[in-house]
Amino acid sequence: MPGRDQELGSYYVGVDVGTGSVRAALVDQRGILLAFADQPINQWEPQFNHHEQSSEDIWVACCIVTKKVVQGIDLNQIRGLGFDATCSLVVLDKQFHPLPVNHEGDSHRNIIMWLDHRAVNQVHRINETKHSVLQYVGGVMSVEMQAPKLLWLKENLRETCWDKAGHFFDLPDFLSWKATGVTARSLCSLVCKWTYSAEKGWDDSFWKMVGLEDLVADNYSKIGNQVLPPGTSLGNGLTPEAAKDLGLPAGIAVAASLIDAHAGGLGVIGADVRGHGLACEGQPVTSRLAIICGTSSCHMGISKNPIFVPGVWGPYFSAMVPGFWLNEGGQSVTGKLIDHMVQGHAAFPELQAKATARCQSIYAYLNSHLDLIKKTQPVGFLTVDLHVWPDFHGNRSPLADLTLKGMVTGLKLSQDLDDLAILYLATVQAIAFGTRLIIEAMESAGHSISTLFLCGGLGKNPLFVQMHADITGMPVVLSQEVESVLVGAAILGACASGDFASVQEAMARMSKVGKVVFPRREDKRVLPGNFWELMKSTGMGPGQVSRQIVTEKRLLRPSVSPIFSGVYFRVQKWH
Ligand SMILES: Nc1ncnc2c1ncn2[C@@H]1O[C@H](COP(=O)(O)OP(=O)(O)O)[C@@H](O)[C@H]1O
Ligand SMILES: O=C(CO)[C@H](O)[C@H](O)COP(=O)(O)O
Repeated sequence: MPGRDQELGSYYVGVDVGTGSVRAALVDQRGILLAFADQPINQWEPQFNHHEQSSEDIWVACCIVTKKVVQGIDLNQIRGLGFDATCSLVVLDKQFHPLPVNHEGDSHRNIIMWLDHRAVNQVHRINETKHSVLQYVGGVMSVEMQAPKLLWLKENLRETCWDKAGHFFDLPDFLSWKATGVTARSLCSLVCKWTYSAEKGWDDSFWKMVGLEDLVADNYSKIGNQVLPPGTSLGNGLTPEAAKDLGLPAGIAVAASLIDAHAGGLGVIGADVRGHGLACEGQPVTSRLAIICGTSSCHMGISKNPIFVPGVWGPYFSAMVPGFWLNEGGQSVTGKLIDHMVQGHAAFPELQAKATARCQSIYAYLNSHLDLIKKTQPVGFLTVDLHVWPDFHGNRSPLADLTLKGMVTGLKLSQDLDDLAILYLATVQAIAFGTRLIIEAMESAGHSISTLFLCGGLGKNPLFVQMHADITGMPVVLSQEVESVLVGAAILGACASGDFASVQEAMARMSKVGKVVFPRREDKRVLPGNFWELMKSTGMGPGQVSRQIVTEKRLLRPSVSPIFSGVYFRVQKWH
C-alpha cells in the first residue's frame, strides 16, 4: 500500500541521456508524466567510426532539463532522482577532470560513445582469447563494449590519456557519481558492458589475458569495486553542489543507475495487461519482450534461469529486473539508419519542403504519402521488388558480425518522392525483419515470447510499430506514457526514496498499457516477396547467409546519391 507521503503527491525526477539529446521528466507515483523537457547534446565524429561526446556538455544539459521540469512545484514533494544513459565510456583523471579520447588532445571530448567502432583490432584480439567471460556476451564481445575501447586507449593514447586516467565510468554511473560523489557502479552497467559477474565479481584472468592487467591494480579502483543493484540509494543522496546545478533539493535520494535500454525495459515490461486480449495475460513476465527503439534498437528478454543465445548479449543476472536473467538482442542503427536513408536521398529536399508546408514531421508525411501511392493494395506490397539489408553499422545480433555492411537491391533510374517513400518503407521493414531474426534466435535457445512491449522515439512512428507487428506476427504494446524510458528512470528514483519496497512493485504501479497494435494477417501474403523471406525460402538460416558481391561487368555503379550503391548479390550456402 502506498505510504502517507504518496497521498500528498510524491514526485520523482527521471533523467534519460540518449544519443541525440538529454530528457527529463517529473513523474508521480502512478507513473504519470507531469512535466517533460529535452535538450540536444553535441556529438563529434572526428573520423569514420569515431563517435565522441563531452561529459561536461551532458551534465549542463541535465541541469537545464531538470530545472525546467520542476518549475512551479513544491520541491519538498520530490522524493527521488534516477538516471539512465547510453553505455558510453567516460574518461576522467585522478582529480575527476576530463581527459581526451582523441588524437587531437581535446579533453572536452572525453567520451567514447556506445556506437563508436574504433576498437575493431582490439575486440578481434579479445575474442581470439575465447575467455570464459565471453559466453556471457553471446559468445562474441561487441566492439561497442568497454574492454576493447579501454585497450584502444592504452595502445593509442598512452601518454595523453591512459597514464593520466584515474576513473573510467559508464555514462549512467558518471551521472550518479556527479549527483552524489559516490563512485559506486551499477550492477547493470558493469555486468552488461564490463564483464563483471553478479556472483563472482571481476575475473582477474580476463583483464590480464587481454592486456589490461593494470586495471586489476588497487582492487579495480579505476573501473569500480563497489557495485550496487539499480535503484539502490547512493550515499547521502544529492550533494549540495549537484542540487544547486540541477535545481533540486539537496539530500533527496539518488538511485544507482541503469543503461538506457534497461530503463526502457523497466518502464514498459511490468504493465498490467488485463482486458487487452493479449496472449501474455496470465503468462509469466518472461513471455514479454521489451524493444527500446531509438537511434538503435535493443531487444530485452528475461528468464528465471540463464539462457545462452549465440550472438545475443547475456545472459546477465539482475541487470534489468532484479532476480531475473536478461538477454539483450540489438540492432546498432535503426532510427539512425532510417534518418540516414531518408536524409541522403535525392528527393529529401522536396520531402522537407512538402512536410514543412503541411506542418508535419517528415515521417508523418512519408507515412501519408505511402497511403496515397499504395492505392488498393496493402502498403507492404509496395516493396515487393525493393529490399534493404540493414547492417550499415555491422550486425549486433544475432549474427554478431561488425564487418557486415548494408545493401539495397531493386533500385531504378528514378529518384523521386515515390522512390524515397518506398525506400523508407523497405528500410522500416528490414529493421522489423531484423527483430524477427533476433526473436527466432532467442526462441531457438529457449525463450518463449508472445508479446512485444515497444518504446523509444521510433514508437512514435505508427508505420514502424505496425510493421513490427505484421512481420513478427506478435501484438505490440505501447505504453500510456510515450516517454517510457523516463518512467524507467523515475522508477529508480522511486525505489531509492523507499516509497516502494522493490523495483517489481514500482514497475507494476508505474507502467501502464496505452495502445495495442495487432498484426494485420491479411498483409502477410505480400511479405514472402520480401528479400528476407527470399533468403529464408532458400533454406538459409541467418548465420548461413553470405553475400557475394558480383565483380563481373554487371556490377552497378553507385547511383547518383552516394549512399546508394546498386549491387548485385548472390545468396549462396556457406561452404
Ligand atoms: N515523432 C517521431 N516520428 C518518427 N520518428 C521519430 C519521432 N521522434 C523521434 N523519432 C526517431 O527516433 C529516433 C530517436 O529516438 P530517441 O529515443 O530520441 O533516440 P535516443 O534515445 O537514441 O537519443 C530518431 O531516429 C528519430 O528520427
Ligand atoms: O548498447 C546500448 C544499450 O545496451 C546503447 O546504450 C543503446 O544501443 C543506445 O541507445 P539509443 O539507441 O537509445 O541511443
